[in-house]
Amino acid sequence: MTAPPTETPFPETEEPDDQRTAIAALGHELRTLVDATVTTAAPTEILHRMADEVRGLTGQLTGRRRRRAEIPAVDEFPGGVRMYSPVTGLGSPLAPPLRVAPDGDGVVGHCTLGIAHEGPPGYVHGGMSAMLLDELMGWACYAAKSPAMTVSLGMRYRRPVPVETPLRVHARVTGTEDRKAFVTGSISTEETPSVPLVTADAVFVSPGPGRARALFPST
Ligand SMILES: CCCCC/C=C\C/C=C\C/C=C\C/C=C\CCCC(=O)SCCNC(=O)CCNC(=O)[C@H](O)C(C)(C)COP(=O)(O)OP(=O)(O)OC[C@H]1O[C@@H](n2cnc3c(N)ncnc32)[C@H](O)[C@@H]1OP(=O)(O)O
Repeated sequence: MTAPPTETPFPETEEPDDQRTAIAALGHELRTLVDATVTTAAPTEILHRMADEVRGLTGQLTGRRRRRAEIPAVDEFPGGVRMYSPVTGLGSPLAPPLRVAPDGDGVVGHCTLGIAHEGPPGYVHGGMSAMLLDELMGWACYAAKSPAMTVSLGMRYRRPVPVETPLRVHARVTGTEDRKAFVTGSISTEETPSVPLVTADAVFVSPGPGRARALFPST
């Protein structure tokens, strides 16, 4: 379903798997850097030197910049690998990243959030919990064969979600009505999966074909 982009962002001789491995390696190092950045007590001069060095590194990421709405050649859309997703992307410094797998009639995600994703001290930012659940509920729709977009998302924060703690996210489609899917989700710790810390209810809608073409011209 994904049409190949007209220009590839890497040389034709490189296989996507090699490119994905390199993207994931850089993503991992960047996430480690982000964690070190938000937890360091390094003195001012080290921070200034780091800023200079990082600026120099950024200058090495040359070449054509991906256009808005262009699907990376290393990705499979919808529903497959998305290397730069802010939630699942192994190449994203923003992503935990969440690892997604089928689970009975739904989907399960595993991740550990760091201090970069903190809201209250020691606990996960509520917006991050919403992002994890929104993404996983999207995957639940895809797994139920109706790729769709969120049109409403209701969150209930029952207990704070600890950072630096393995988490389990779950989502499943509870019903459908034409292009609408009704989805529920929850976050718990891996240690105590029976105690939901956050629960969510959402409505997803599959765009009609004309709308989908207009929204995602690269597919
Ligand atoms: C090839 C296309 C596939 C597209 C799928 C896209 C991504 C999924 C891909 C892979 C899945 C894998 C991983 C998950 C990835 C991401 C998950 C994160 C999800 C997001 O982060 S996503 C971003 C935030 N999301 C938006 O940016 C949506 C903005 N939105 C719109 O772009 C339009 O809304 C649209 C296009 C969705 C539908 O537009 P449309 O024109 O096709 O449909 P229309 O408006 O006619 O609504 C149809 C029926 O839904 C009812 N309805 C509408 N709104 C409602 C509401 N709030 N509550 C209850 N019912 C509602 C209507 O009342 C009507 O119902 P009825 O027919 O009964 O009257």
